[in-house]
Amino acid sequence: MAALAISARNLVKWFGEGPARTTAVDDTNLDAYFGEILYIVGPSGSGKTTLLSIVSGILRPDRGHVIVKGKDIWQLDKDALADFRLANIGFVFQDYHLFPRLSTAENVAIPLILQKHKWPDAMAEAGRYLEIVGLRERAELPPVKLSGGEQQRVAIARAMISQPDILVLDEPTASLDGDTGRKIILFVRGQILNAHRCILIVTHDARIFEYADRILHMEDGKIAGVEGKVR
Ligand SMILES: Nc1ncnc2c1ncn2[C@@H]1O[C@H](COP(=O)(O)OP(=O)(O)OP(=O)(O)O)[C@@H](O)[C@H]1O
Repeated sequence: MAALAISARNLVKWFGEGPARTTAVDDTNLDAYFGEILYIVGPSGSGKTTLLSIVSGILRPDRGHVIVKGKDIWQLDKDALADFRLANIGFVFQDYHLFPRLSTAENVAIPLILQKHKWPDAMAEAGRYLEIVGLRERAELPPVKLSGGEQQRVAIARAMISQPDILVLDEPTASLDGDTGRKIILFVRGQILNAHRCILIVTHDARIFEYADRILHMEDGKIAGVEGKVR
């Protein structure tokens, strides 16, 4: 049986107050294992991004616990949580969050700079990761000169450069055409996934459902069903 990467229990998240209060995540559990690609799917507003943000240490839940690699992450103080995230969880945002004034290579190097690596070492490593995602020759360009699929690969390289065991992608194919979206997911499956990694993906995109190991279906803040088997 595969080892647990993330185990979340009884998560609750509300937004707003009084009659305007929305329950975005409603007493929800989630287990994610090393060696799998786990999708979270469901209608708009069902709580997918909220759940993803809670289990990846970005958004504090109102109730419940999230254990990542054995650590109860929401019990850590702010600095310890930031360090834990930097070392263990790579996050690829829907709109990539690349810095327009930095070169592609500098964008990829950022996590290492934050971890206080020396600039030349960080840039050399960024070159290596750009090679892995097939964009070595684009290193000097600003991200605006790259296509959507290329920017997505830069964001993946940046998320992977500190070698996190857990990679989280929010709607990675939303702004890509079908063919590019499929290529990105096949790349993640072929080059990034291994037995010691866990990959979580929130998506609406039925064109890529076939590349999941398991699919969690969310409705109204709850997991309404699970497809697939733990490897
Ligand atoms: N920052 C926020 N402030 C107020 N309400 C929020 C906030 N973030 C999410 N919500 C509400 O929480 C619910 C769940 O939102 P969430 O973004 O998690 O859903 P989703 O399934 O990811 O939706 P989508 O597929 O449209 O991105 C929705 O009703 C949403 O309006």
